[in-house]
Amino acid sequence: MKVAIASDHRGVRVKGQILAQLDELGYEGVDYGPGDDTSVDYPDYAGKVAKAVGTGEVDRGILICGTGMGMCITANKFPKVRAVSCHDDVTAEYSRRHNDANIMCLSADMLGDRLLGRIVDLWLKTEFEGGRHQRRIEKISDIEHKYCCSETPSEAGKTSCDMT
Ligand SMILES: O=C(CO)[C@H](O)[C@H](O)[C@H](O)COP(=O)(O)O
Repeated sequence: MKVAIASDHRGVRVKGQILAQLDELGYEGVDYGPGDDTSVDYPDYAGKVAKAVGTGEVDRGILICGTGMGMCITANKFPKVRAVSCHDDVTAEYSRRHNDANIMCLSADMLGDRLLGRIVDLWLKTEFEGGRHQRRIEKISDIEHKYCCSETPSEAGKTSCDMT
């Protein structure tokens, strides 16, 4: 599984830790930056990972900022992205089992290293249950198509979603 990862300045250390974990667990981590903890704007980095996930370039994404919230708000503007803010075992597990989340957003400021490691592992290995949850995912897609973004990057250029 190919996993894109990015952070803002507050999440750089945690990003490095998770990249090492991905390697250890046998996932292919792709680092979308930043390279150091100089202050940056989280939408710029959320956009890179959300685009990669939405276009299918990677299978999943992980985003880290101070709280995880700004990353999550931004990522969910992109077509085909189902980003969630995870802070414990339940949110990590059920965002996969019920929501088929393809991006996990984490708080660098509030979560300890051991908890982060555990919920990343859980989120990556938990499968989507399908069934009645598939119907609900399809309803999310319907809403996306009707009110938000076009499905392909070329069409998305005509909407408010920045796919560049
Ligand atoms: O965006 C956030 C909240 O969702 C993150 O916590 C950011 O990391 C934070 O806003 C950055 O703030 P800073 O004062 O510029 O470090």
